[in-house]
Formats: sequence, structure tokens, C-alpha cells
Amino acid sequence: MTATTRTAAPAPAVLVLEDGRTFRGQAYGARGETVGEAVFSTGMTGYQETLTDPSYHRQLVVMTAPHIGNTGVNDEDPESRRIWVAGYVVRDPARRHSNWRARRSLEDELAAQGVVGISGVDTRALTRHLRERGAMRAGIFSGEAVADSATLLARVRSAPQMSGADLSPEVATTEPYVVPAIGEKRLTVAAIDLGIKGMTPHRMAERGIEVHVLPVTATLDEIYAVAPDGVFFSNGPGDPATADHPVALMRGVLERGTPLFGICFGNQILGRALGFGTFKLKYGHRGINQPVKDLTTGKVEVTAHNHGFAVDAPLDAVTDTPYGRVEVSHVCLNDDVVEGLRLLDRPAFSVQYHPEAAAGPHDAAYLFDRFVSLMEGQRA
Ligand SMILES: NC(=O)CC[C@H](N)C(=O)O
Repeated sequence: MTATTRTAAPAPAVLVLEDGRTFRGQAYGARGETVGEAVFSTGMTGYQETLTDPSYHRQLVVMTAPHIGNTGVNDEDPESRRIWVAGYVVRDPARRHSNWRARRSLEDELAAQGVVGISGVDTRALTRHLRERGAMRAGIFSGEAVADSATLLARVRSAPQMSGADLSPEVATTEPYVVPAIGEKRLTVAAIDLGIKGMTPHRMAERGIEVHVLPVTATLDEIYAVAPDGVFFSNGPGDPATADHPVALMRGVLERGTPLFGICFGNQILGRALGFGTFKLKYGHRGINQPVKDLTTGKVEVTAHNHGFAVDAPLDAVTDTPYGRVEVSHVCLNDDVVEGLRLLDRPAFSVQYHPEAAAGPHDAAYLFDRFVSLMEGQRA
């Protein structure tokens, strides 16, 4: 067990929203200035997985759970090599962490990675504001960066918008790498890294899949050079409307009829590849407690989400596309947002949420088995 108590005097910090609303608090993590899109996550646990999910690149994440940092930071739970959130907003950070796996405190980790945060914020009021007005740009300023409100507001309003942002190239691997199958190798998958979380190839490896993770710039020839039984498109940050290369790549895979699975950004890419549009949700879905209904079985799953955009497809109709018929397979019970697509004439499907469950409930693990069945079915 490790436990540390911070004694440094708290420095004032301020969170400024693009519409002018301001919250005062204390500096948390690194001191300085950061801007991004303010979004909230309703996860009660799993802050390490949230912080290190590359899909949070350029976002200031507000935790609705009031007490954050209780279990410190360990070396096992990160989903990638670094923290990606652009800023972190909490109400009441743990003054003392305690867990058998903890290596250091969350605040020390944020400071070590240069992540500017703010604590002491009324995160309930902030979340209600974002729900009513929608996700918007914001900035956190502490230490030397605190200035008069007009100056800070101008900094926030000059930050880039999330709509139109092409961010996969900023987070994804530039070199291919292989995640070996655990136990006997049964299948090979080419996974396009749009900002992949580490648990995703691990879930495939657990099922005897050797995963070749390829850069977002990969070509169709590079995909087929690994002789894949299936092709996977990952989660990732930014606006799916900008992801033209992955859409073209996916169309190539659909044309060949190779089994295909997409998660989150991958679901939006499949939507676009089939001819649907994507749009920005008012405030998105983020957290590990979102109810989704599988329309093919009628079962409800509790699932992990992190998306600000969604596919614009009809919920109760089968749509004809150049790649055959497609139906919406999953829907979010909170707001009827499309949470999954399934082709009826080709071995391809995707979900908008996170069956890899890091963090999150494991209700949706069956989707990896469905991918395995599609690949094995194609082989037989
Ligand atoms: N986790 C993801 O893949 C997110 C996809 C996309 N960036 C969105 O916000 O909707």
C-alpha cells in the first residue's frame, strides 16, 4: 500500500468557458494554461483509462464523480503511452491515495506529464451547464497564466473547434507493430490505428488473434500484405467527417468481402463508407454506465462510451447501400443515438461504444466473439 499527502499550498486556478461562464478553483496537476473542448464523463471509476484514452485528445474532461484519485496511479491500467486529455476538471481530489497497485498519486502523475487541471469546481453545476448549452471550448488557467477575464476568454475563443478536426494522425502509431496471440494462434487481424486503446488488441489476442496494428496512413496493399482473416478499425479522436482516407480504405475492405469490425470512430467510418452522414451530438456520451439495446436480440447492455459524434442512419429500416443491406443493430436507450451497424450481405459490423471495457462493464465482450465467428465462418 502506498499513501502520500500533499502539503504544497494550493494555487488559484480558473476555468473559463467559451460562453463566458467562469468557475474558480485550485490548480491541480501541472500549473499553466490549456484550452480544448469541455466534455463530461460520468464514470465513477476508471480515471486512468479515461486520461490515457487517445480519443480524449484536445478535450478538457470534467469528472461528474466528485471524489477522484482515491486509488492513485498504477502501471497496469493506462490505455496508451501517455495521458491524452488536454485538461482535467475535478471537484474533490483525494488528499491521500491508497491501493495495493498504486505507484504514485494522480496529481503527481498529471504534473509529471504536464497536464493542467483544476480542482474545487462545482462539477454538478458545470455538467448541467454543458448539458444545457452543449460541449464547448474552454480553458484552464493557473499560476502565471491567470489574467483578466477578457484576455482569458479571447484565448478560449481562439482555440480550434472539435468539428472539422482531423486528429488521428496526431495520436496514432507511425510504425506498424504486432500484438501476438495469447496461447495458440488461430487468426490474423489487421487493425487500423486511428487512436487505438491498448485493451482492444489485447481482447483479440486473448481470443487467439495475432493483431497487426497499422498506421492510419496504411494502404490497402499494406493491409493485405499481412494476409488478414479480418480487418479492424479502431476508436480515435476528432471529427469523423474528416477521415477520408480511412473511409476509402474501408470501402476497399468491404469490396473484397473481408470480415470487418469497427469500434467507435470505426463505427462512424463504417457509417460514412456506406453513405450515411455523421453529426456532432450536443454533449456526447462519456462514461462507463450507458444503456444500449442490441436490436437483434432485444438484450440491454450497460456499456462504456466516449463519443461526441454519431452516425445519422434510420433506426427502424434496412438501407440498401453499394455494399448490400445494412441495419442499425444497437441503439442508446438514453437518447436513441445509433450505437451499432450490421451489414446483412457481408461479414461486417461495428459499434459506437467500447466492448473492450477499459474501464467499463464487460457486457459487450460477446462482440469480439462475433468477430471471431465471422472470420472462422469465412474460412470454413
Ligand atoms: N472514442 C472514439 O472513437 C470517438 C470517436 C469520435 N472522435 C467522437 O468523438 O465521436
